[in-house]
Amino acid sequence: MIIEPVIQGVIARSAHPYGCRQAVREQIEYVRSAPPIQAGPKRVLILGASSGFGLASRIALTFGGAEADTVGVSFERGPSEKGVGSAGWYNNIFFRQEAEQAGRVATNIIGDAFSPEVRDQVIKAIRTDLGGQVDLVVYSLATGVRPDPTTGELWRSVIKTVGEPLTGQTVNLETGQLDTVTVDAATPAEIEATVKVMGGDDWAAWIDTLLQAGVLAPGCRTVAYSYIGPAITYPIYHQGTLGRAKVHLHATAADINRRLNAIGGGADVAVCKALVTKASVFIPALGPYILALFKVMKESGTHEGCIEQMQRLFQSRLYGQQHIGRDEQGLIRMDDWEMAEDVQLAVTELIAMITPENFQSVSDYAGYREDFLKLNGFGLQDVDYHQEIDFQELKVLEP
Ligand SMILES: NC(=O)c1ccc[n+]([C@@H]2O[C@H](COP(=O)([O-])OP(=O)(O)OC[C@H]3O[C@@H](n4cnc5c(N)ncnc54)[C@H](O)[C@@H]3O)[C@@H](O)[C@H]2O)c1
Repeated sequence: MIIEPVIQGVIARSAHPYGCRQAVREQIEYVRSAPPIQAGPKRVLILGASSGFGLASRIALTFGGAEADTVGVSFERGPSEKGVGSAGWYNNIFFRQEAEQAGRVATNIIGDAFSPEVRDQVIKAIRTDLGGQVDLVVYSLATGVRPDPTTGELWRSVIKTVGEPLTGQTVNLETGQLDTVTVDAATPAEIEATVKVMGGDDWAAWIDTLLQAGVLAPGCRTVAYSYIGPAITYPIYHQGTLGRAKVHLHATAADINRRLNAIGGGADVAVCKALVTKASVFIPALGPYILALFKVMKESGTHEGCIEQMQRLFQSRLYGQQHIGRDEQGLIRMDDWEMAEDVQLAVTELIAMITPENFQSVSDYAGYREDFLKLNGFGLQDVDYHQEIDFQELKVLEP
């Protein structure tokens, strides 16, 4: 079987296992050559470990100087009659193989992070595989649904505005076009559901459960990821439903801090850069901003991907420093280079020039598309995409 990219709108319907392995290896190579994380955590739990910022966190903490052992939780699909499986499934497998070769522990738990069963499995894995406690919990889930823990009913998050509808442009990766879309304003119930799914509720619940189980080491820290962005993106993000959820997440950090202070630890929110991930391509009307941002930041030499962001977070902010650098709202700003005045000025100018006819040539559409394909294991160097892949061989790979 030859595996080719299959894209539907902004969803990849196929993934290349050995391309995913190569993408994991490239990230490992990067952190090995980057300034190392000093005095980093040795035992880490990562919720949302299989792609995007969570996978990059895991790679940075294992190979970027801290030499951490990890338990990673994710929701992924293995090979079946329905298909080859998801990219995150293979990221988990090949990350574990690389970590074990380097003498590190890497346990993968595949399941719904919101469920009590997965919480139990995690506590058991921390006890058996990580010696009983963790020094850091990374909360990097991005999802559209969460079951209400009391009724079992599903909350569904929506990506909508709050107040007025918005018309903007979205990158369609299937057709290679900029589609004009109108984003509706959310109802109060939709806003509430989005806050339940993507806000801080579940982060706090996880920390409570882990504290009660006694699996958080003295001094244990936790970090969750957020996005704010510039004023031009406020209607779709910061002032929209996702922004409401992030405001809740920021407030939750203060609550968790109080609880972790009791064991000498603390909670942080790191505000990250806008990047192409499995989750972010779903955000409508953000396309022109990201296309312009990539172009400008690449030209100014300050562009970063998830792995560069996460290595810099742990190396220059969270660990090995006298003080964690936070802004006046207590947030760690990994979006500092994105938000630089000259970058934003150039981005605003470029956005004004982008049209559905010219966007491929004036913006970084090529880079955006390349990142998306790479997330799914396509377009990497040193991968033989003509090689026949034996389905049975994939089925026996253990997560
Ligand atoms: N992508 C961006 O531009 C960007 C920027 C700033 C902040 N962030 C934030 O970073 C965080 C991670 O997002 P990402 O873009 O890396 O997303 P992603 O889609 O790449 O990764 C999400 C992870 O969550 C896991 N997951 C989803 N539902 C789950 C469930 N029910 N149980 C267990 N695991 C589950 C997935 O398997 C995956 O490992 C989010 O909070 C997001 O808002 C993203």
